[in-house]
Amino acid sequence: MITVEHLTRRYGSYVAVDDVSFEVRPGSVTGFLGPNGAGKSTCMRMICGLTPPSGGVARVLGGSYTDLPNPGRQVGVLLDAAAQHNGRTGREILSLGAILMGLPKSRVDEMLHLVGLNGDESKRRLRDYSLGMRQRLGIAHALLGDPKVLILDEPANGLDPAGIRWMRTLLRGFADEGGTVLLSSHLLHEIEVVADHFIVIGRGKIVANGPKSQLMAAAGTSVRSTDDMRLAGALQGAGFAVDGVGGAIRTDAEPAQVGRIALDQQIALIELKAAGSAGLEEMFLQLTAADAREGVAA
Ligand SMILES: Nc1ncnc2c1ncn2[C@@H]1O[C@H](COP(=O)(O)OP(=O)(O)OP(=O)(O)O)[C@@H](O)[C@H]1O
Repeated sequence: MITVEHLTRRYGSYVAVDDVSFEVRPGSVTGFLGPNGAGKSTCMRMICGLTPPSGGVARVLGGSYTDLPNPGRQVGVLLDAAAQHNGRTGREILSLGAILMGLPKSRVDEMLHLVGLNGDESKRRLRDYSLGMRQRLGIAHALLGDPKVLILDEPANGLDPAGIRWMRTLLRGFADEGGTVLLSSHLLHEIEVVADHFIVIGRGKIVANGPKSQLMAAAGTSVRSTDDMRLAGALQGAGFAVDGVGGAIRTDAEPAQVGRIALDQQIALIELKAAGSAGLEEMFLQLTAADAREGVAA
């Protein structure tokens, strides 16, 4: 369990994380989403005791991360895959971790095998690793102590499609066995398959927090018809919000309500479906629009 209460971080007059509160529960994969610079990494660094908060508290497994006697055995952290000594080999990095955590040497081979770094690769120095190999090593390091909680900042960064699929299976399995996973990304589609709960941050503030199913439902309905203008007007007339998405109308009405209004208006429907992840992405873009650089440019 991770609990964050009124967490705030200021840099001079700039508020990078602004009174943020949330919980990450065991048995779930929580996707921490937000555009570049929204405050995800700063939050995660505060949870792990690497950045002191200006206000508020973060607890992991009931207490402060820095008070954990052997943190690697309880919390696996991957914040920056490059934050290891470049001159050490992958095997040496894991072996040092194993010594620090009091783990048998065999655990290093187990983890290298788990993340798919073969014998040759494990003997190369970190400076010669590809980005994806660094991420795999970082994941191995996070899992080394068989922790109950995982805190991973953009772990899919640099992984190939097979690697992303492998990581999703691994994280889902970890959560299904009762583990707690906090996983950040700036891309919804990267984590929507694996996450069952989303926390969305924009400009340092939480703008959405809920189970994926609930947020999907809130993303509304997508509809195309032979007369979109008239249908949009009829939906608005009935009190529903209407928005254009990629050639289709998106509305907060249920599909059945849209169908009934179209029937009343004698408008033929070409497509009618729950807006799903495209709707969710659109919703997130709107919720974080104040922070989106493209929005600012526009
Ligand atoms: N040490 C620092 N000094 C000044 N500003 C900082 C510092 N660390 C972070 N910030 C600022 O805080 C804001 C949040 O940064 P953060 O790295 O948490 O964002 P993020 O959501 O993780 O972004 P990304 O998806 O790009 O990694 C940014 O505007 C960043 O410039």
